[in-house]
Parts: sequence; C-alpha cells; structure tokens
Amino acid sequence: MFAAENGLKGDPRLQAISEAIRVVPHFPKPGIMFQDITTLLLDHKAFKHTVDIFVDRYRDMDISVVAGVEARGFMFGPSIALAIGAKFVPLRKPRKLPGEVISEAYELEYGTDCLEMHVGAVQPGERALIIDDLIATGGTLSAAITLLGTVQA
Ligand SMILES: O=P(O)(O)OC[C@H]1O[C@H](OP(=O)(O)OP(=O)(O)O)[C@H](O)[C@@H]1O
Ligand SMILES: Nc1ncnc2[nH]cnc12
Repeated sequence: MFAAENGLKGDPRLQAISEAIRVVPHFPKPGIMFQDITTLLLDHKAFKHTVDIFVDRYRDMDISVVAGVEARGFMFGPSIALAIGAKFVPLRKPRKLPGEVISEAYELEYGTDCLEMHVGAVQPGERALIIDDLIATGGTLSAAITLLGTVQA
C-alpha cells in the first residue's frame, strides 16, 4: 500500500530496504513482531536508499522543519533535513530537553510515553515533515502531529 500510494511500486530500492530490516518475533514481549532497523543501518546502500526516497519525495515542497521522533527518528531525520535544506527539530522523550517545552502524551503498542519539543524551535506557519522509523498503533505519530499543530495554532 505504501509503495502504490507513493509512486514507488516496482522500485527495486524497496526490496533492498525490506530485506535489510531484521524481523525479531516476540520482542520485547510475546506477540510483537519487532522490526529492527539497526540491520538496515549496517547496510549503507539500503540506508542511503531509505534517505533518498524521502529526499526525492519532499525536496522542493517548502518544508523548513524536519521533526525527528526519539530515538529512531534521530537516525534518519538529520540526513533528510540536510538534504532538503531544512532545520532538524528533535521530539524527545520526557525530561531530556533543558529549555521550556510543550508536551504530548500518547499510548504505545506496549506502554505509554510522552513527546516534548522546545518552545520556539518551530515558528507558526512553518511546514514540517515528521520522521520516524515505524508506525504501529499510530499513537506516536499522532502525538507528534498534535505537538507541531500546537505551534501552528
Ligand atoms: O505507532 P506506535 O504504536 O506509536 O509505535 C511506533 C513507535 O514505537 C517505536 O518507538 P519506541 O517508543 O519504542 O521508542 P525508541 O525509538 O526509543 O525505541 C517506534 O520507533 C515508533 O516511534
Ligand atoms: N513491531 C514493532 N517493531 C519495532 N518497533 C516498534 N515499536 C512499536 N511496535 C514496534
């Protein structure tokens, strides 16, 4: 579905990316099929393909902010930000940022958590791209959208 919707159907890079991601059954608890992107990071071609796909899609779209979700969004977001000429804004787990923050709580596939962003990192009216490695329940992405939407309001 992702490939068809994004014009990537038949793109050989997708197979290389898919093969580079290790699937670990029952981690970190029974029933979870853990998608391990650390093996993708070991494969520099598949890693570059991953970044390139986002850069090709989002360059020249007037995006000035790439917001990366801790921790795995930090592994892809900065490369994409540099390539499309945007700033990188970390969306961090609680009590990691030293300045004034805005927070958004959310539910995970296996627990609850919260994302925080520095006040002033994003200005009203800026266009943002949110980067993470994976969507499971969508709770994290939803919280990230809400956090950035707070600024836009
Ligand atoms: O769609 P969801 O159900 O919200 O799940 C997806 C989120 O879960 C994982 O992060 P996790 O919270 O495990 O943190 P980590 O990146 O620090 O390992 C993953 O990297 C996404 O951020
Ligand atoms: N199935 C999964 N694999 C990797 N990270 C996750 N975070 C939430 N669900 C996950």
